[in-house]
Amino acid sequence: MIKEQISQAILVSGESGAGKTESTKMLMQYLAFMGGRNNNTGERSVEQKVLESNPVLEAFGNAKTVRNNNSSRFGKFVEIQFDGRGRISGAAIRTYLLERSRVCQVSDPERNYHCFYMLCAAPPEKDIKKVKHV
Ligand SMILES: Nc1ncnc2c1ncn2[C@@H]1O[C@H](COP(=O)(O)OP(=O)(O)OP(=O)(O)O)[C@@H](O)[C@H]1O
Repeated sequence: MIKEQISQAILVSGESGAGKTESTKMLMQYLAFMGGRNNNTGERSVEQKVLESNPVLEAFGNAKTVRNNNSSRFGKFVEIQFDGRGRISGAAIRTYLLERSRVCQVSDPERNYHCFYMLCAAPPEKDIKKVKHV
């Protein structure tokens, strides 16, 4: 990228359960490691924020299917911007084509999106307050 001075793209494709999501996480970890900078300000870096977005996106867009217990039901375009020295300077994540029908209709043994089960399993508000005070 630095040598050619042009943007590069990596397309991760395969059938459901092939390992696209896990491979993409590894790719992002590698890019964050290579393009990360020392951050002594205590603020979260761009690369940290990108990596930390995965569990949030997966909660709303992943569900258990017959092929994969954590199947991504949406597409994701991750853009990572680098400065002239090859350091990560910004990032943008675009999602598209979420399988919206799953919200209303799920056939057994598949499940709805993880976020609904997380909400049901969440402790009552009074217990959350207790945890905060510890
Ligand atoms: N590198 C890996 N190491 C260990 N386990 C892996 C790896 N890649 C994939 N797996 C296993 O395979 C499962 C499916 O992988 P993943 O969710 O990445 O598939 P996918 O291609 O993104 O599927 P989908 O299209 O349904 O979202 C994971 O939950 C994990 O158990």
